[in-house]
Amino acid sequence: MMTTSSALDDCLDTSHNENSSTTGTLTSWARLANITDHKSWMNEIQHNGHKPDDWLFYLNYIEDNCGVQNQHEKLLYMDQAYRKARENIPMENNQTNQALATIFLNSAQVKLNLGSQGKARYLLRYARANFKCIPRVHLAAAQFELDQGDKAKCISILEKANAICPNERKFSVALQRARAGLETLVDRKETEVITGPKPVSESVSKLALPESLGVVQQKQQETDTQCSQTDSSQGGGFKHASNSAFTRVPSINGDGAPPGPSAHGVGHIQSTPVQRIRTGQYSTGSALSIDRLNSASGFKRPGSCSRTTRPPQRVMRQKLVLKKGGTSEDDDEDEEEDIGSLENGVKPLETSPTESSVQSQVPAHLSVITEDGDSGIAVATPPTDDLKETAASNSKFSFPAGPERLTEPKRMDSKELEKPQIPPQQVGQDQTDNPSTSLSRPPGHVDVPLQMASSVPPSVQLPLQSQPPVQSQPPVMCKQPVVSHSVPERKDQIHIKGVTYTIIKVIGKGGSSKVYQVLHEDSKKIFAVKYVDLECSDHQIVQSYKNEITVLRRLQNKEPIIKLYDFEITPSHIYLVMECGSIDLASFLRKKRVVKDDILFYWRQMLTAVQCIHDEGIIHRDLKPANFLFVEGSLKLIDFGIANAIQSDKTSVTRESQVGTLNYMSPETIQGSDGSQGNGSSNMKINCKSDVWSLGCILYYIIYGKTPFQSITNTMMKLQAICNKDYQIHFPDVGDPLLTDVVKSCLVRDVRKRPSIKDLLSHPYVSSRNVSKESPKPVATMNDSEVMNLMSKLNTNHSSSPRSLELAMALQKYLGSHSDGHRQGKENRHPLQDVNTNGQSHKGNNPMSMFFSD
Ligand SMILES: Nc1ncnc2c1ncn2[C@@H]1O[C@H](COP(=O)(O)OP(=O)(O)OP(=O)(O)O)[C@@H](O)[C@H]1O
Repeated sequence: MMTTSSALDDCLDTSHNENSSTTGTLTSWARLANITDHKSWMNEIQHNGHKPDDWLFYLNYIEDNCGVQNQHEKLLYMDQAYRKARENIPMENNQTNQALATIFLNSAQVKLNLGSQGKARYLLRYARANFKCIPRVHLAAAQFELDQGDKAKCISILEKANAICPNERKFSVALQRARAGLETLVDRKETEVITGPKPVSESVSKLALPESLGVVQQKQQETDTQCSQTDSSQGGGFKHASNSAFTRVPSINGDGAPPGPSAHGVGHIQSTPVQRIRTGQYSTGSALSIDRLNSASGFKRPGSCSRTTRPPQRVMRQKLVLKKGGTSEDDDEDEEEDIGSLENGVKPLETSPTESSVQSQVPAHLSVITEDGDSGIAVATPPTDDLKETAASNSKFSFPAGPERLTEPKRMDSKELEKPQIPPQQVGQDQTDNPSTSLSRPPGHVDVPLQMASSVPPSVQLPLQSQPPVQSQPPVMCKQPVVSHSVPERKDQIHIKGVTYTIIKVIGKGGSSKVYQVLHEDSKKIFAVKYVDLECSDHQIVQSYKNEITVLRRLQNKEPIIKLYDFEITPSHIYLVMECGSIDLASFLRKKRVVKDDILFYWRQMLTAVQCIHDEGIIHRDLKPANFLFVEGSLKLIDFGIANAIQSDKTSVTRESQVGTLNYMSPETIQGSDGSQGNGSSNMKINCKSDVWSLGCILYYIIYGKTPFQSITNTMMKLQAICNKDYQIHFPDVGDPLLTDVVKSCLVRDVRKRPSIKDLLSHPYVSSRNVSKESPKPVATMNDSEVMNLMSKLNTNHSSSPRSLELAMALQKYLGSHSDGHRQGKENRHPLQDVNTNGQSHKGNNPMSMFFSD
């Protein structure tokens, strides 16, 4: 069997050879069809000027004849092939070309089958923007959104399409169907009428296609209305296509010869989205999706479910409340922006952000080189090529086997399906309801029964420590929550495993993540929810977040580690429900210069936290102030994205890439192994002492207000300075020799001479002094307007319900709990801290009063 990459190399990465014996000699597809040598075929396509029809013919041929048996590999293979096609076919003058539109739709289908909804969506947007007058493109995009559970977006797409082609009856029909809550935008019956293909390109139409090539006799179904913008100069234009109709995709020819173009090539081109996109033929999709594929747009979910076991039920994925960028205020506006920007420059898709440039979104600690305070820099890891990326994006669905494998989805029986649907607030997005998938529900959490109550037992709340190992399923569309479309979703809410959280505000941002402060309405407690958009993250990033979950779970019995209460992983996103801290050390230090007396408090807390993870054989590798968080006055460690576990029989880990934040990065991480001057090798051994260096940099920053190498702005010079033993770090006198000694010892370049955390804890600076009783505690960082905002949200959403009072009380309690013992003056106190338990404000203008006046 050919391997994906070599096959692609052989078949696709061919450069045109002017002297090729085939070039210029093969003038018809009849001859071309006899070419078994892909290189020659490529030459021919290139010679013909990368016509979409030629490409489509070729793509259909290789789909059937590439020899790749493994379905997943075949998808990867076809993904690459479609990408090549998209890259090579000029968009100019092809915007009414049906073959090219089909290539885009098929590309989206492949992406979807590979589990990349985001990329599928992007391709569809691109197609909509560029093939404005091809109705099936809009219908397919609308169907896609409907399948994703976003009826509003589906309708919006159809309305826009309708505005472009007002006479297109399909749009009005589809709109009616969408509004009526039907699953498919086109009547399924219509799809059963198979009509004859219409040749698209002249070269193709010249061919008389023998029936032996698999052409199915088809009949005209319905004449499409024509769009006024049809470019009739194009063979594959809408006008032309409107006369073509539904086709059936024939099976592979018995003799293995390429099918006739009308059958396999342009035969794909449908006049409506009611088509079967051939790539779906070997999809691992569920029966449901295949059913949908046949009956609707041709777009279906990537499936890992059994083909045969799922009833053809209406199973919709709940619309994500949070989108890339964190808000979903107006998805459609976002979309218009995308389309607009794409329209401005019609170009091959390789320039799209979700394709080759996806690596530009790698977070700072992975590859972005910046020189700004805590963000620091990291040494870039090489971008993955599209194939790897695709494989990677797929591999994110194969979450680690063993303890993290989720269970098989529960199935609904027909009775359950008939049950009335419940509002989305009561429906989780999780792929499973297995209680063991949850670490521990937030305190006070009561699981809301799902609609499939009889088949899915309610989650059982288990204490974290006694929790059985989390099992995972490939987080691909196995069990979808059922979402009522009659109840509008709240955009200020996040639903995680059936639990609703109200967003209070954004409290942090990482490379690909956003952290929200949320209110869990049932327990009335505040949590932090980290949201990671996987659709726009590359493999490495996805892995880092999964790594974070794995490491965090392992460390949950450690006090100085942030608590992880729950998490949810789907192909499109990750949610982590954590305890909420008030402020990270970086933000705190930016606001407040630490007085010398407090340094020991912070230092000891940091040492204790890091000792905890070292005891567990884990190296954090990205210690920096932003990764220490104040939680009720204590510093806790967060962000274990690049943390590494050391094998029990080893003392270090070997890394293939350099990661971390440069201002805090140890010399050995930068240069080579074990602190010796490196030879540029990309393999490096790092051990726990690497974290000690980073801690030294943090301590230095606390003492002197800058990191040791911060003043060197040139990246290369900084790298050299960190590694260069002759480069002297300055340690100005601060009047505390012990403190100076500690920080000096941490910043020794020779790893062997650098102390361990244990050594540092027994250093006289730490061991011989007491921390003052009243430890510094930063207050919660919610300002008046944020509180007002939350209050008004609660007020609006629960309109005079007694709940609003409860929630307000919870908020008050939360803020109160963060106010004790802090050292800030009264002038910095939050007004709510002055609210007494009766809800009466000591101040006149308390935002809580609106609730208490109830
Ligand atoms: N549990 C929490 N409570 C309060 N704030 C938090 C919490 N977790 C994270 N934050 C805030 O969000 C910021 C980003 O979080 P985090 O570092 O975990 O994200 P990340 O995507 O891993 O970031 P990076 O790209 O730097 O690795 C933190 O610096 C902190 O300010």
